[in-house]
Amino acid sequence: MDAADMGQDLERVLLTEEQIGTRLDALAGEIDADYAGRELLLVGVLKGAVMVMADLARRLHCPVEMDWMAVSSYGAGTTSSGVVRILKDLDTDLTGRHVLIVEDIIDSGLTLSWLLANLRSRGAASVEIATLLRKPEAAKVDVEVRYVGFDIPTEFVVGYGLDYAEKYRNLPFVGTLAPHVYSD
Ligand SMILES: O=P(O)(O)OC[C@H]1O[C@H](OP(=O)(O)OP(=O)(O)O)[C@H](O)[C@@H]1O
Ligand code: HPA
Ligand SMILES: [Mg+2]
Repeated sequence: MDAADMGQDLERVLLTEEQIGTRLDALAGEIDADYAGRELLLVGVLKGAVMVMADLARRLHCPVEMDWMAVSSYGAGTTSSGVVRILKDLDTDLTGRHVLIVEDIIDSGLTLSWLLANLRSRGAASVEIATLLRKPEAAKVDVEVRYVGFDIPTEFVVGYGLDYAEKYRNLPFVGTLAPHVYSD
């Protein structure tokens, strides 16, 4: 697929590259202030969080380490089962660490609520969440989130790490897909 095809697949841009960057500047400022004097372990959730992890981490001035987890919650279906499997665990021992989970999106909340409980059981000094996007009206469980980039409507979004059938992750903005993409 080339850039022109990709353009035809999009319905509208929800958040521009500039809006995302401005919001990440603000979130990084809050995180720097909140974690002043402490060392932070950023935990990115593969694959969706790759872009936000890279762009948020580069805006932080406090000392950080970065680690990654891969989990599977959607199985073969399109809705989250709530049953989460670890596909790749952390390399880091969390004992005594200040952990910030970095996510692209909280939709039903099932992935994050499971992950939060899992990481909190590992003896960390603190575990908080930063997510670029949240869909408040899609929540099936309440998840306590410290840093939220944008609350968005209950629509399927792609770009900036988020995929539809593994495509569109490389778009620098967040947008919605045209209906023909789903029906093709
Ligand atoms: O709040 P929820 O309804 O649980 O959905 C959010 C999760 O789903 C997506 O990941 P996905 O499992 O599709 O994998 P990916 O990051 O590799 O795209 C997204 O990146 C979040 O991790
Ligand atoms: O809106 C979404 N887009 C892409 N991936 C997702 N995973 C949960 N919600 C979404
Ligand atoms: Mg994900």
